[in-house]
Amino acid sequence: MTLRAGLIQLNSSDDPVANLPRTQGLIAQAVGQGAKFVATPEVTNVLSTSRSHQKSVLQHEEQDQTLATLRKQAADLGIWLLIGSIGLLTEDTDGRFANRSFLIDPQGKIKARYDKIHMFDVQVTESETYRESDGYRPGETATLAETPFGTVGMSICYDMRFPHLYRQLAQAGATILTAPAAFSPVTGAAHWHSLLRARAIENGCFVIAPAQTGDHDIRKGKPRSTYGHSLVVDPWGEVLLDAGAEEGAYVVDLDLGQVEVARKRVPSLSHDRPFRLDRG
Ligand SMILES: O=C(O)CNC(=O)[C@H](CS)NC(=O)CCC(=O)C(=O)O
Repeated sequence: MTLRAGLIQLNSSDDPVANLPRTQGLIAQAVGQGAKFVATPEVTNVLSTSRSHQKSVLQHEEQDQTLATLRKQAADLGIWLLIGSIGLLTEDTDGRFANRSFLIDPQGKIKARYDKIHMFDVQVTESETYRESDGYRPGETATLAETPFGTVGMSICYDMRFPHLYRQLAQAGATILTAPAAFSPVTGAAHWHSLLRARAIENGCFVIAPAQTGDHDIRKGKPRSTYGHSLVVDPWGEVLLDAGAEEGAYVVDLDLGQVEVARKRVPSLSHDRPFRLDRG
């Protein structure tokens, strides 16, 4: 079985009202090119560097216009849609947001939701520091969802540096791993392709990683750039799609039988063994 997948590479601003029609247009383009499963990047609704701005524009899940509109679009087009993530207000007393990924079915229903587990609290260079956990409350639940084209294991961005998450997802049946991202340009150039190819190879899974790209239009807060290079990797580790730097809709055909082929050639997923740690 072949699945035509669409990846939406975005250059989101910090204005959710401006971002939404662009995103809808690119989803329609991918579907116009035959995509049956479309995936968008992390923070599809708002890419912001200001907590106070986020507080003023983010919504609770029930009120969020990006979620409601894209659910309707998925239903109208009859497609599966991974909304890489939406920044949302939560009920938390500490006021932290959720960085939440949604898998939407062709009826527009929410099939699965996943809150990013690992927070990007990292000093990337002397002048570039991220403190994701200041604004976001980390999730505590790994998430799988059944689709007609396989079992999808969900993750977001920085999660891709934690291989045991994907191991568990693959051991539990995942054949497609999603890793929507807003990667930093510095770490992206150094690590992006290697991390994603490794996750695909070691688990015998397709990896689908739609990304934010370019210099973002940030009205409130510090400027921000992201790495782009939305990627699709097959279970043997071959890069089937690298979107480069431009915003756009990209489609690629996945031969789903390749999961079984790769796992037959190198069955490492079934060779995990317990071991002790000896400090000598
Ligand atoms: O804060 C937002 O608006 C949305 N979230 C992000 O952009 C997150 C946290 S700052 N980015 C990453 O996880 C990049 C990881 C990365 O670049 C790496 O692992 O090297």
